[in-house]
Amino acid sequence: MNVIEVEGVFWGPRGRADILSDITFAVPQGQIIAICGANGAGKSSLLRLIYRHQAPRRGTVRLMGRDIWLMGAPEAARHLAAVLQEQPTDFALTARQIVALGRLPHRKGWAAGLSGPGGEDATIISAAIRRMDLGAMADRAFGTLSGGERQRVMVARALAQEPRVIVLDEPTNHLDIRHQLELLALLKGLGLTVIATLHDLTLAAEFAERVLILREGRILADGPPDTALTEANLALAFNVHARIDRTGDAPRFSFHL
Ligand SMILES: Nc1ncnc2c1ncn2[C@@H]1O[C@H](COP(=O)(O)OP(=O)(O)OP(=O)(O)O)[C@@H](O)[C@H]1O
Repeated sequence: MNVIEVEGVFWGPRGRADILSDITFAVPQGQIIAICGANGAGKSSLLRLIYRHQAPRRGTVRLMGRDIWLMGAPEAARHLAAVLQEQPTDFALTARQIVALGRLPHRKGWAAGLSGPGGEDATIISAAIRRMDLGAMADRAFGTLSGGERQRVMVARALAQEPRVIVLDEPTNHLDIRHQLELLALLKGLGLTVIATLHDLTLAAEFAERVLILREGRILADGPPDTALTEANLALAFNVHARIDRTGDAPRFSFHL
């Protein structure tokens, strides 16, 4: 079954030309997909359509087979969690309270507030905190955490949401190499559908089963890393000369102008 279907989608800001054009792809349950492309290619815009933040100008985005705009935000959030680059502004909340926000879509009454998540919720929240190795800082104010620690809190919040799909915008930003590898390994091991934008092509090649390359708001390539991440596609997508050394275990990318 496809958990996400993006069909014939166009999007642009109000009163402006299209930024995304004719985007069609479907993501089966459990697939790990990386979205790559140059700055301004439309990666974050595409993610915003998938996590129901903005509606397509034309075309449809379906989540679990249903038009995402025919379901309410809480219902969408029970299926799909997003980890974004913009982080919450409520820096006074503790890490644990931010993770607890992930339970809101599951509570009766959408605005149930922060007070006292009940037994099952507390267990899920603690598990997410443990999984992201945040135990030592769970009761600290979010604003006092480092960029990488905050990023892990945001992933823990997404896990607490118990979604089928996690959408992440540049999840490895702010993370040191070990935490990058740990996060991607963890995401792979969840058994969930994962859609992530990644600038690092080596990480994309290693992490994703499928790579979708955007160029000027259109899909330039869509396939397994070896097929999508070719020298010709990278030259087109990034406007650089690309060399790929495939003699080792993992492809090595080098670029020049
Ligand atoms: N609300 C908006 N109003 C005007 N322009 C927008 C808006 N949202 C996005 N854009 C423009 O659309 C283009 C695509 O932006 P987007 O953030 O999707 O690119 P991206 O591939 O994620 O880039 P980056 O790698 O730099 O994060 C950019 O030129 C951006 O300036």
